[in-house]
Amino acid sequence: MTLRIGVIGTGAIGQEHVHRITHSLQGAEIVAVTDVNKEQAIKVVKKQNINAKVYESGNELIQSSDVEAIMVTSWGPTHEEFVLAAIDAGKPVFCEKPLATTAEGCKRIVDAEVTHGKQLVQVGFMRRFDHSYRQLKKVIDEGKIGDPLMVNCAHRAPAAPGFKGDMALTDSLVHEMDVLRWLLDDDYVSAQVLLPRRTRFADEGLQDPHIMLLETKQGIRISVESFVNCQYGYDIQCQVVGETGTANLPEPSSVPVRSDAKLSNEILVDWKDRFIDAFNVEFQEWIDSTKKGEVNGPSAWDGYVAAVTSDACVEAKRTGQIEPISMPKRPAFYDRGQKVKL
Ligand SMILES: NC(=O)C1=CN([C@@H]2O[C@H](COP(=O)(O)OP(=O)(O)OC[C@H]3O[C@@H](n4cnc5c(N)ncnc54)[C@H](O)[C@@H]3O)[C@@H](O)[C@H]2O)C=CC1
Ligand SMILES: O=C1[C@@H](O)[C@H](O)[C@@H](O)[C@H](O)[C@H]1O
Repeated sequence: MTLRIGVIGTGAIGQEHVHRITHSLQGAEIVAVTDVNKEQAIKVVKKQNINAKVYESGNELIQSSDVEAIMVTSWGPTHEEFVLAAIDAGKPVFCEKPLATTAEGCKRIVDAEVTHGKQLVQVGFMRRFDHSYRQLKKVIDEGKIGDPLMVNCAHRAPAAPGFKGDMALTDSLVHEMDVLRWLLDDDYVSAQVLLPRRTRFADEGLQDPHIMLLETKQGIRISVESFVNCQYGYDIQCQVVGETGTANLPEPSSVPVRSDAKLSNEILVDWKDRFIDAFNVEFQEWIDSTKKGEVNGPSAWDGYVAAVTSDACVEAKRTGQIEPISMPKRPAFYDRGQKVKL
């Protein structure tokens, strides 16, 4: 059986996902697309040579009996409406991050899904599908470094065109907010944001870099540097310090070159290349789980927790204080953990 997917939003990442589902992955086809920029949706259908109908609106696409599962890759502020409509129609929905732009919006989605009575929503936190993060998790889970005590991370990008306001926290660091609680199997209790000396390469009025400090329920202290105009490359670092050892996120593989009296390795410059395999695994697992009627990836609850955490970080940046993070108890509905394959 081939899963019939409808895509809402055929911009940058929508086109990437359409391409991978059509040309790299198994078991699904794109049968419907829509975009407020209809011309673009038509172009994507032609360029990617897919047999998909172009719909006038996301809601029309969701209602179509040709569409079995929905992929939401439109702008963040539109996600809540489409995810709620998919739940209302009883259809599985993959939503790129953020699940909604406010914690209240995410909570409305959680409430709607719980009322519906069956999990339908998966959120696009692709790092949980990255082989190197999965290897790191295995080392921690097997107790090879003892209990984790501290985590030191960096999220660096060469430049951040189009970044406004607090996007370094809400758009970029949200990946660490999700992946670190998954890695540690823990939740956050407080956040603090420190503002180092500003780089001259940041757009006017924008702070860069930031340091985000999180504390977990188990007392693990996390420090994440966000530096989105670092010039030199796209560089994701993570080191977990445990009671008996440390474990580092492996570097992406690259050929060590000895030349000109130098030993060098290339550094990637684009998140699309760094996480290309993770996106492929994420979507193959989503397709396979959806066909079994299951959700095994990041849930609506995880999307909600990320939004609560990023709200706390935005507030912590504003106040300069340590801000508490408190969440209602997770509904038992979300108890099944994510299955991790290596
Ligand atoms: N997981 C990841 O690493 C990444 C996730 N994202 C997320 O994916 C989403 C899309 O990002 P991009 O593709 O970079 O943006 P984009 O601006 O390139 O594309 C978004 C598309 O959505 C369309 N759109 C907006 N409102 C719509 C509506 N009401 N109905 C139908 N179409 C609508 C726009 O016309 C545009 O074509 C964002 O939420 C972003 O945060 C983006 C990049 C990486
Ligand atoms: O989601 C993403 C982008 O939106 C964001 O701008 C980048 O910083 C992230 O690394 C990437 O994964």
